[in-house]
Amino acid sequence: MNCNMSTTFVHSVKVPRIYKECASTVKKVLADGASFKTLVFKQNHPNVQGIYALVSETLHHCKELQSIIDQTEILIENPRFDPWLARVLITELLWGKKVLKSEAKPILTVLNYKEKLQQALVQNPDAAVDPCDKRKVKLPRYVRVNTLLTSIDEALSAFAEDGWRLLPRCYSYTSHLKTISNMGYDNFIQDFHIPEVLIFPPGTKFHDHPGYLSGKLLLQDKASCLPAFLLNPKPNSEVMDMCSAPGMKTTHLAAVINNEGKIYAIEMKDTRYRTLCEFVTNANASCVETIQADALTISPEFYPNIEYILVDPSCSGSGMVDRIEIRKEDQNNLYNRLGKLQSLQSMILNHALKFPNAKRVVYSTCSIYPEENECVVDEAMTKFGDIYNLVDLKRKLKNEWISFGSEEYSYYGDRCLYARPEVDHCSGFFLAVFQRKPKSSESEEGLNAKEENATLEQAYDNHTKNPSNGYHEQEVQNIKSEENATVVEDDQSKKKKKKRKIDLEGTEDPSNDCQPQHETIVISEENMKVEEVKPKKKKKERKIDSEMLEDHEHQSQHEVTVESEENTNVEEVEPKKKKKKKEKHIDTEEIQDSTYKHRPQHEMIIDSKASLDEQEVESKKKKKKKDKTTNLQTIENTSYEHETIVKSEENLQAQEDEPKKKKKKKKDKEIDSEEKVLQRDNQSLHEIIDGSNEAKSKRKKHKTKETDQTIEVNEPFDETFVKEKKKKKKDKREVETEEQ
Ligand SMILES: C[S@@+](CC[C@H](N)C(=O)[O-])C[C@H]1O[C@@H](n2cnc3c(N)ncnc32)[C@H](O)[C@@H]1O
Repeated sequence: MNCNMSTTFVHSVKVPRIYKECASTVKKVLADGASFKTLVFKQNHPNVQGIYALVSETLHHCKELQSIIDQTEILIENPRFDPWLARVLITELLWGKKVLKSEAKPILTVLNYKEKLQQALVQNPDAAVDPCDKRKVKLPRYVRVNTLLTSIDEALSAFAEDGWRLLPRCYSYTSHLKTISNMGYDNFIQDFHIPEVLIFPPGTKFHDHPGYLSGKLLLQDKASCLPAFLLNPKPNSEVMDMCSAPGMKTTHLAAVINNEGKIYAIEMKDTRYRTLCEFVTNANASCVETIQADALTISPEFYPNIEYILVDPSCSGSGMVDRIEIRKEDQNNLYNRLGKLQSLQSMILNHALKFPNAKRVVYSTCSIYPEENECVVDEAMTKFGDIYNLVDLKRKLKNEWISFGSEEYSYYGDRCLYARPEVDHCSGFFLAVFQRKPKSSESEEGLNAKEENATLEQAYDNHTKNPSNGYHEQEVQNIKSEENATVVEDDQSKKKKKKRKIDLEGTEDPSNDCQPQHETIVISEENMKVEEVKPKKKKKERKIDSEMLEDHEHQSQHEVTVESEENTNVEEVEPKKKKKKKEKHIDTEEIQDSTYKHRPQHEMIIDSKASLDEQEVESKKKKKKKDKTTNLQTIENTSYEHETIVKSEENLQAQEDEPKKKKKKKKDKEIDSEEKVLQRDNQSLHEIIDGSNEAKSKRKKHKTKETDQTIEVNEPFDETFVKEKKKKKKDKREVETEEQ
């Protein structure tokens, strides 16, 4: 039966203008070969972004559309139906908003074919997911509102004015994720955790947007906004960003402290340093002082007032979407490269943890490899676990996060956060927060540290507050769990929260998953459009910059960026710079030695170590030794640059340990190394470094095997011992959790 025979059409109803414009653009692009971008931006339509999104979706599904149209015979049975409009409407129904709201004839025609179209889509071979494409997750477009140049409310209103529809905020992270995966082409939403981050449909272009050109809007992936959000420095404090170019996170930190205080932004590389300076200026981050230097040469004692430090070093970039598939020929090198990167990452993180007044240190990478993440954190905690706690981010985020690190690679793995593209709809990312421990006595410093714990807790509460939307369910939960909180909060803020709770109970409908439509949409008359500010630089130059600045090493949508990240990493470990680097590392050794000697806290830690259970210390040291062995193996295969690093590590160790223990350790290390080399000879390197699940599980097995063997070699392996060890580990974790 002809599907459209059963319906009486109302001929007077017009097709919405947006669909007509999209159809005309699609026709010009596909039939006449016109430039899609030029056409869209020439259009004098208030929702040019909406048109852009729907047209790109239609073009993207061009091949599937043709076979669906052929299969359903929609155009044969409706010969007067404009084929271009049909394509646009089918796209909207199958991949876009998934609804068509109008009584216009073409729309009713498509709706009549809905079932057939959906069936054809399922059967369509072109629509099947290419397994090789699974990592090419289509991420939404993230925009950070630069609150140093505009306000969140202003930005929301400006987008509403442009025809964007702000979706209501969700009550849980999971419903937020569901919402963003189903966003229509003209929808946007505020991020669940970070209110200054706005989320738009994938592919939304902002490069010509006046807000972007004026620096009010920055194209920064959510993952890359997590470090500043979780470091959460206080206004009027001193902050150091140790690896800062191009400055995405530096400028975000400046926005968090509202330009009140001081941020030292360190960058080693010349060209990247220049980009950093330019970016900081354009973003109006006036509290930032840029320093071109190797972070390892910055003496902690010269910066006694630094309280917050961000360590976001060069990494493999394996978390970046489109970049995760490693070319076969690169895989052999990856393992070596990871080893080198891990050494550098560890050195920078360990250096940061030596700053005498650092209260909170965030370590982050855009890598998904535990070698660059949990392993680095584990090593740092082995050295600095007496001064710092590793913040349990699951608890900090009140369970409103999904992926965490693995205990397989680190004693502290599950306290670290992972962002995973396929889960969190943002770039792959890793983050750990080190928080200086409160002193056992109620000294002033101890109180400060407690206050800091409270601040982080409070920060989360503040951030989950939507300035325009009121508070969502999460906050109500926070308030409810307030009595159980282990942190110190002043009475005043508690009272404030309670008042909010009363307000909320009176106004919200908890049965709704999402809140009612945002008010700022309604107040669009206020005409708070983002100012059309002339770009400071020529557009062409801007575009080149944008490739680099678009969250650079973390945002992967541009091939150029991807390449530059790889080059960066390669460059950093290139043998031709060995000589220079060797000198640098010798310097570093000196710095490390001296800072160790001169830091009073460290002496206190050594004292306090005495109170640790002897077995605990023993097992901790064995673990440390195991990790060091892994490092050593990697380094052995590479340049002498890394031999220097190892030497420097060993020097440090020598200062910390008694010579007797050192001797024993060295011997054990040798045995371990031999064991591992033998194992690795039998296992393909490809398997160890492959990001695939299969390889991961192999790697896991491999690790477990190593652990078992280590026990066999170094300790009498009996069950009681293992049980006791596990119990101790559990007890220690409980004590640490309480401390936090
Ligand atoms: C991952 S990128 C940082 C991205 C930056 N945080 C942002 O959000 O825009 C790492 C940067 O650290 C720099 N870097 C690497 N090692 C360094 C060191 N030892 N001292 C200073 N900068 C370093 C690299 O040149 C690179 O620009």
